[in-house]
Amino acid sequence: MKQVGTFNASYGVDKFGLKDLGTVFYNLHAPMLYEESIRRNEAVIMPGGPINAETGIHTGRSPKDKHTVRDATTEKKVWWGNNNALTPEQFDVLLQDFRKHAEGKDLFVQDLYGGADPAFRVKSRVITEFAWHSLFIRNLLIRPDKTELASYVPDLTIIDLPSFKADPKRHGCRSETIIALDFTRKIVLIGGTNYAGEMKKSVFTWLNWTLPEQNVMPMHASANVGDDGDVAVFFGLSGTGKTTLSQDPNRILIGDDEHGWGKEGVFNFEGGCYAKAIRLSREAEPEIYATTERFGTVLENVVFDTVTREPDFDCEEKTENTRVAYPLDFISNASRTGRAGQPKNIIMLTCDAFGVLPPIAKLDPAQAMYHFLSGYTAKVAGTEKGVTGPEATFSTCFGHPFLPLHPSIYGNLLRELIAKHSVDCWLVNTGWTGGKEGTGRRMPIRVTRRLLTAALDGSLNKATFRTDPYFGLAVPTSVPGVEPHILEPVKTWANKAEFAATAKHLVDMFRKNFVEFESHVDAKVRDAAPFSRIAAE
Ligand SMILES: Nc1ncnc2c1ncn2[C@@H]1O[C@H](COP(=O)(O)OP(=O)(O)O)[C@@H](O)[C@H]1O
Ligand SMILES: C=C(OP(=O)(O)O)C(=O)O
Ligand SMILES: [Mn+2]
Repeated sequence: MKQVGTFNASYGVDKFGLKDLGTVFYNLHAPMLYEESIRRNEAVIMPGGPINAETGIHTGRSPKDKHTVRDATTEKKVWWGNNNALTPEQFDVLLQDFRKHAEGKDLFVQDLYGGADPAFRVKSRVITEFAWHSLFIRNLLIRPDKTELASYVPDLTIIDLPSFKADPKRHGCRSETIIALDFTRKIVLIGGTNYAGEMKKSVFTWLNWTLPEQNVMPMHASANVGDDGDVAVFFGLSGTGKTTLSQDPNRILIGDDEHGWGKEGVFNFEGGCYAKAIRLSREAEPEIYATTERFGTVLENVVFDTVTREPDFDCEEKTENTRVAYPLDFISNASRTGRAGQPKNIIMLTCDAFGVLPPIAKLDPAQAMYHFLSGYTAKVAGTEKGVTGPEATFSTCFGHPFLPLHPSIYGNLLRELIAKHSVDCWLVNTGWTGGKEGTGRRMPIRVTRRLLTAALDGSLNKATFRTDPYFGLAVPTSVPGVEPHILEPVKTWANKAEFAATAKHLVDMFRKNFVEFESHVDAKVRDAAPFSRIAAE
């Protein structure tokens, strides 16, 4: 077996039971990964230097194909209501089949860290079939230096073989695609999908499993920090604006997607960003745009001219979910350490395609918990097959696909931290205004940014607030630089009766969704539900 690159020679992939391989490439940097991915026809080079890969049928994550091994350790701890189980025997067969499938192949290994805080990091060795996947995960996670690599022994091993096809009968899964996590053996197996995001979200899932026990809150959230050291955390589901809004020219970016919050403050799990490329605009998002024109960036499913290779970011022919993955140091105002102090503000982002939620509202601690456990956003028509109008999604803790433990565990951790550090919480709607999707328009980024600036600099706390009649939230009546009517959704709708009906419909969906959490929270949080608060007042 030929081994190339820098690594701990006494800890090769043979330790993982991989044998009869072709060449194993360890910790290659971008130049050699470019050469290998071009040689293998995995990707093309784009103007300015990024590579661009196509992922075929899987252009997003496959949450339904994610499985967790149910054994004596996980049995009592995992939230099985949310996680598909595999038996240890099924996992064993799968692991053997992965090893067999790897035989004769060249493999790429990256020895990385998940977690900028050394006390809480997971040493994640990611073994991939594709050179471009190796560059992707190298961009996304934290890269140890050369001396650290010499003694690197992984805590967690991820093996990602897109050409592997799972067999539901043999492996206990659902389709040819599988993401199997064995928390006890510290192994993740990814097969039957080319979507690179599965790898990074597996590390996130691992940290969601291990950190609560150490009193660290794992968060599906972006984060940035102001000149005064004031940290802002932005929770939100996919497409709500975590990446876009954490990138703020006046603040230092900590990270765009996954963070931990412990005694010492907030820390990034990652060392890179994974931004959406669809309709990416040089004017609205100059820093992110600039990463698409340089060597080392990985583009996913971006449509381009076959001769000039010019990208067409407006084209969603392959998918809405086109992506750009780059290391944090491609952003000029990004943190070098990935660590910062205690949050002063928490923003819960939602993309309300019903156009009912106000563009910003202040949340009291009980309302913050209610909205955290609800995890509301809406899917827009067209992003998934069969979605023709806005569709409500409730994903608890703003990330149910990544939660091995019951939401109440994360909820309680967050609640204590918010109380301890007197954090101000806000709900921000980056979705529709002036009507629901179809009639209205998306909230201008300029407006959202203006509202966030006012929240983060403390000035919004001094505003006059009205109470939203449906959600019971405190909504500012005026914010400098923002047209006042946009702060009151009903005023932006031409048809007031339709607004009332749509608002009521959304309230009903919130209430129905929260039923499963009612027994896990106290009366204050239950009373933070839309409408019930109004009845109580
Ligand atoms: N008001 C707004 N706030 C945030 N993003 C917006 C807004 N209007 C449009 N967008 C677009 O919505 C998308 C938000 O996606 P992104 O920031 O990648 O979300 P996430 O990181 O939470 O998945 C981007 O494509 C952005 O350009
Ligand atoms: C990487 C992802 O995260 P987000 O869309 O939240 O940026 C994803 O959902 O695959
Ligand atoms: Mn993002």
